[in-house]
Amino acid sequence: MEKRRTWREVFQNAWDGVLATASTERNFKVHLALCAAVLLLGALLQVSRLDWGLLCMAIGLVLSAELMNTAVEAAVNLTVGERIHPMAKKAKDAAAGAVLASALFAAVIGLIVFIPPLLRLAKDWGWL
Ligand SMILES: Nc1ncnc2c1ncn2[C@@H]1O[C@H](COP(=O)(O)OP(=O)(O)OP(=O)(O)O)[C@@H](O)[C@H]1O
Repeated sequence: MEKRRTWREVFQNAWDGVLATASTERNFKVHLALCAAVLLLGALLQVSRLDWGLLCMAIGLVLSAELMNTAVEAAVNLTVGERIHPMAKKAKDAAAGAVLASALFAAVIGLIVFIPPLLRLAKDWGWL
């Protein structure tokens, strides 16, 4: 019978997945950089606890979608190899669509959270 993994091994495998994706997937690196910028801006503008919650949800959603997209790509490539197949296209396009949907959601959250304090700042500095 297969040996049950320890919690440590479970987390280690999951972390390996994050690291492998971060080192190979350009889109994931871009999203990580954007997430860091969002966290920095949130700290600089001292957004509310509720806004932090929204930002964390958006970040979690985008990074999760990127990781799932990478998993789907790897699984499809493993299955079809070099062959072109309409179901491979469907799976990869749907996974890419999930990333797009999450990124659009995150962009809307970013606008809702950051526009009011940025407008206030612009008024305070006499730019508006
Ligand atoms: N085996 C295949 N059969 C049919 N269409 C495919 C196949 N592999 C990829 N495609 C099409 O090409 C697109 C790009 O696939 P690819 O594997 O290059 O991912 P990618 O866009 O490079 O992903 P990422 O940039 O996130 O690594 C897919 O969304 C799909 O439309």
